[in-house]
Amino acid sequence: MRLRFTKMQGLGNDFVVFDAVRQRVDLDAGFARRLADRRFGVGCDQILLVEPPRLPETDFHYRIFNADGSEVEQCGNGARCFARFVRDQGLTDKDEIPVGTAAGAIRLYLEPDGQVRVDMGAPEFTPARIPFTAETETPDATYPLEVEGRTLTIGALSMGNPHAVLIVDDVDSAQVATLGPLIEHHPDFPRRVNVGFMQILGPNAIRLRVHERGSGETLACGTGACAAVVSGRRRGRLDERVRVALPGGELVIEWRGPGHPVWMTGPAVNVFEGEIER
Ligand SMILES: N[C@@H](CCC[C@H](N)C(=O)O)C(=O)O
Repeated sequence: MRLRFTKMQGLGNDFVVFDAVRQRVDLDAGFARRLADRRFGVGCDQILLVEPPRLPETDFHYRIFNADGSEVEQCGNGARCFARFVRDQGLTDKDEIPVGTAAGAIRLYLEPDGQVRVDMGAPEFTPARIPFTAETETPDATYPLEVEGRTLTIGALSMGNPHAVLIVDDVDSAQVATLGPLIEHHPDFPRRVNVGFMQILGPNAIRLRVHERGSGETLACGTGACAAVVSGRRRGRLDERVRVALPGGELVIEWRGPGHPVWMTGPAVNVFEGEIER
């Protein structure tokens, strides 16, 4: 069976996107890994499946698979690509699109300048809901984490998916390749975790690299950018509107504070269309 797909990217975080509204797509972990393989497949960080709605008051459902084949709850750059995809493929003519994910419903807005603005929902800090092993929630949502004999300070929260955020002096020399996988698989994160390394430039600007659960370091992580700004604000270091410079480009993240949704604005780009044998 031949399946049509679109290759997309948001700040270099790249996706294979399937229209599973108009074609049947049986995606299992093995096929997801083959698609994501940069030598034997198409190559991508995540695979997105666009499906008919499952939640009330949504127009679509979209599912997210990491390069290792694991299905996950949320993806920020993927959300922006999803919005561009459903418009470009003629699946909707709306500029405001409510969509369901495994983490719940989110709302996306296609802006006149081509950017996509997303209401990512409110962050979750309750340790059991991240999920993260801690006796109680701390006032600034930071925790000590023992990693190979060192005690690191991490911010822990969920943006629908789990995130740990470290503050570093210089993101270029941060130990992303070594600490990233160790924290991803730390026993205190029973469903693994995405790991952000944040350099604070000032109250309105950070630099960020993210080791993503199930995909390794990517050029950008949308939920990682939201998590970093939220954690920076909980630590009293950031203002309400922050420019986040990632290796693949820039996002603007806005968050008023606990109980409020996080807003993410950035680009979503079509790269090419293709067909692959299932
Ligand atoms: N690249 C994404 C996040 C994708 C999922 C993540 N790796 C996870 O396992 O939770 C983004 O832009 O948010």
